[in-house]
Amino acid sequence: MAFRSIEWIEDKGVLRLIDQTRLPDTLVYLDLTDEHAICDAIRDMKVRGAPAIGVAAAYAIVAAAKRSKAESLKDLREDLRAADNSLRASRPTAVNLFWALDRMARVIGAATSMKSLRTSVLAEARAIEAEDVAVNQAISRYAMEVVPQRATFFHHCNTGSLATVDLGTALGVIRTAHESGHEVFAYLDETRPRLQGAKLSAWELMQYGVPHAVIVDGAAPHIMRTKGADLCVVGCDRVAANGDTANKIGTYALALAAKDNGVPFYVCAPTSTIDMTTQTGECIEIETRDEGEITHINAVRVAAKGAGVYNPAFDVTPARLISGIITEFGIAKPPFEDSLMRIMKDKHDGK
Ligand SMILES: CSC[C@H]1O[C@H](OP(=O)(O)O)[C@H](O)[C@@H]1O
Repeated sequence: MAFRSIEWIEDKGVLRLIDQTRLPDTLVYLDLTDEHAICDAIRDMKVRGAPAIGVAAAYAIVAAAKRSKAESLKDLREDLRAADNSLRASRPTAVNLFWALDRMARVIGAATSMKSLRTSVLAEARAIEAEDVAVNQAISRYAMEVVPQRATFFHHCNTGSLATVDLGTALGVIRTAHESGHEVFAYLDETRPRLQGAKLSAWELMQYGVPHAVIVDGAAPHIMRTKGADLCVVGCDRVAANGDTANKIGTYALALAAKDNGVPFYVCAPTSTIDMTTQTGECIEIETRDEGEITHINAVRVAAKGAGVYNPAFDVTPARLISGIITEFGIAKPPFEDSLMRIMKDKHDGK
């Protein structure tokens, strides 16, 4: 079943999103017409996944421009600056959110009239959306260089069509390998506490008919050692200039297991997720989320009432544990300071 996690419907001025908090039981679409509702959907993870968050934020600016009652370019810009500020405060770790909003801000600043501003923000959002589709396809193409004919993967969280606009990053690689004739099996970390693996990645792979097994996060090292694996593929929320990578909590543990078992560990990273202004992973802000995500599952308490809780939503995998960073411009290999610089230069030079 084909589906799009995000769709802008211009004639209605609506951003149509799959409400990911309702999956896998029900496929519910939300039609959002204002930036506040889109901001809330990002914060509440109704739309989630670094690339998807960036695209949603871009269309939130389009929605704000469409709704604004401003009567001057100056006032319209003020309205959009307020929307920008709210969106930037929605979630701190995924750099795609800020990358997309920076692109929208440049377009807003360059506009010479209210009409041209509204036209250009829509064009820029559509460009960001189209770029995500093309980037995901390129990542999958390059990834096939490191995927054997018979491939057992380990995967963490959700990085598929739900986390992006179309194919996905790491889960897109697994899907592409399957659909291009590789013999694929994927172990999917359930990914506590939000269970993106059990709820979303399993749902996606069932749509595509990819053989898989959902596993407890803590079981990955044991299964890797006893059953074997060919590679780990994960997504990312921010890649620092030295290759340290922030991703969903539990990624670091999977990388440690991969290193201990001699399994290649690949990060699938659109260059929009590479942040060359952040030197190392130590500088990446890690989002902490509500304790209820840990104490309850589907609104049922599972932790002792009154227990202390700490809920970091991401962790940083040191570059030394990463075999390669698969981008739309090729696979960066260690030392990442040099290879990422080359890839970002290729992007800048339009290669
Ligand atoms: C395509 S990579 C998406 C990336 O975002 C996820 O985080 P969240 O579910 O909190 O938005 C996770 O870290 C994925 O790897």
